[in-house]
Parts: sequence; C-alpha cells; structure tokens
Amino acid sequence: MKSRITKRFELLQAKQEKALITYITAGDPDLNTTQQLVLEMEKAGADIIELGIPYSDPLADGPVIQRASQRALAGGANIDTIFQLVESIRRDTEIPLVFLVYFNCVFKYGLERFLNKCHRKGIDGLVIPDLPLEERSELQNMMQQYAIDLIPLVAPTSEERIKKIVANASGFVYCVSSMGVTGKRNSFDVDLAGFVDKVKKHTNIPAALGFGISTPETVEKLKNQCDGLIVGSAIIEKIEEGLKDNTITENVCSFVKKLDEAKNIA
Ligand SMILES: O=P(O)(O)OC[C@@H](O)[C@@H](O)c1c[nH]c2ccccc12
Repeated sequence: MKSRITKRFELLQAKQEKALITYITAGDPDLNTTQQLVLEMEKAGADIIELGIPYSDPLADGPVIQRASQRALAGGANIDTIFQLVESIRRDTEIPLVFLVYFNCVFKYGLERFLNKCHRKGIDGLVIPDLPLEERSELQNMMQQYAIDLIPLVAPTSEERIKKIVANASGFVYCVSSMGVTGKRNSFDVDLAGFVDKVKKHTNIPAALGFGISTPETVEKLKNQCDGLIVGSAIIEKIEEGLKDNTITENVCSFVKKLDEAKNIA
C-alpha cells in the first residue's frame, strides 16, 4: 500500500513540482495552535508536515527547536495528547504527517504500541534521528506492516554508509545539508547537488534537503538539486515572533506562502 507521502510526491512529480516540508514541534506553544498551524500551513502551500515530539534530551536539535520543545513540554504536551491531536487533525485533512521523534520516546512507549497508534491515528512516516543503523531492521519490518515510512537521515559524511542507510527506505530520504544541529547556516559548505546525486544512485525514492534552509532565497537556490525542501527553525522563529501579540498563525502562514512561491519559481 502506498503511503500518503509517496502519493504526494507522485502527484508533485507529475506537475514537476518540489515538496515543501514544514516542521513544527507539536504543542508549541499549545496543542490547539499546532492543530491550527497544520491546517493553515497546508493552505499556505506546505505539502508534508513534520511534527516534532518534544523531548528533554534532543541531541540533534539546535537552540530554536530546543526552545520549541521546552514550550511544548511546559504546555503539557506528551505522546498521548499528541496522538489525540493527530486524530483531531485527521478529521480535517489528508496532508502527509511525519513524526520527528527520538528513539527513547518510542522505546519507552513500546515499539508495537507506538506504531499501532501511529497507524490508527494517521501518521504516515517517522524520522528517528538517534536510531542506529544496526537497530533499524527490526523497526523497519514492523513498520512495513503498518504502511508507515521510516525516513532515513543521511549526512554528507556518511558516504560509504549511504547505500546501507537508504536500502529498503520508503517515503523519502532526509538529506542533511551539513553536519551539526538543526538551525540557520550562513552558507552550505558541501556540494549539495553532488551529495543528492550520490543518494539517488542508491535509491529511487525522493530526496529532500533539510538543515539550515531559512529563507525563500535559499529555497529558490536549492530547489533544482532535490525533490523536496525541509524548513524548521525559521518557522519556529515566526511562532516566537507571534507569541507576543498573538499573531502566530498569520506570521507563519505569510512566511510559508513565500517559501511556496520560491519553490514554484520557474
Ligand atoms: O531547523 P532546520 O535547520 O530548518 O532543519 C529542519 C529540522 O529542524 C527538523 O527536520 C528537525 C527537528 N529536529 C530534528 C532532529 C534531527 C533532524 C531533523 C530535525
């Protein structure tokens, strides 16, 4: 069975369009806002939405995403309330939804129980930044039963491992633009086109670029080098700007619209 993610990429590829993938942390600053943001970001042009499950020890998260996690945890978000949120979001939209979740959360919840809930509530894919390659196959086998994509993260340094990492992957490959944690970059030091080409030698599924993409200009510059672009920290900053005067949705959506326009420039 094809996941919503695969179907969405097929639809976009038929139109020769790239995917705009937006990240927010679930429950930042509260669950109602997350629900509203998902629905409004879709209208503004997001094709796939990544929802972060807030976690107290997030090794790959930069300062902006860490602040989002702290707000979400302070606001009382946890895996169960986030599953309720997803159920509620699914009444209104078929947009592909991906959880960004640390393995410890999944493990503590129970692998089978977690996957079963994801399946029932309407989650289409998982990105698990700290899942070691060696432990992946067990989870991957379980996920196939539930038609949930395990989206691998590939970094430019893991060249020899790229082949192994993307083997049997489904959904898309998350190509990390540069080493380090999430958040803004002043420049990208690797040859991203070459990196994506290497990934594509070993898999037929779409490749999306993320980490440090923070402006419409960067989206426009990178869009021809990949199948999708992932933006996280820059969106969280729009949430933070909107916190003071209650303009979160407007701030985020006008930014997402600009990103969407940038990816569609011919
Ligand atoms: O914030 P950035 O630089 O725009 O990158 C997206 C990223 O935040 C999001 O996908 C993400 C949030 N937490 C992560 C942990 C690992 C990998 C990726 C992520």
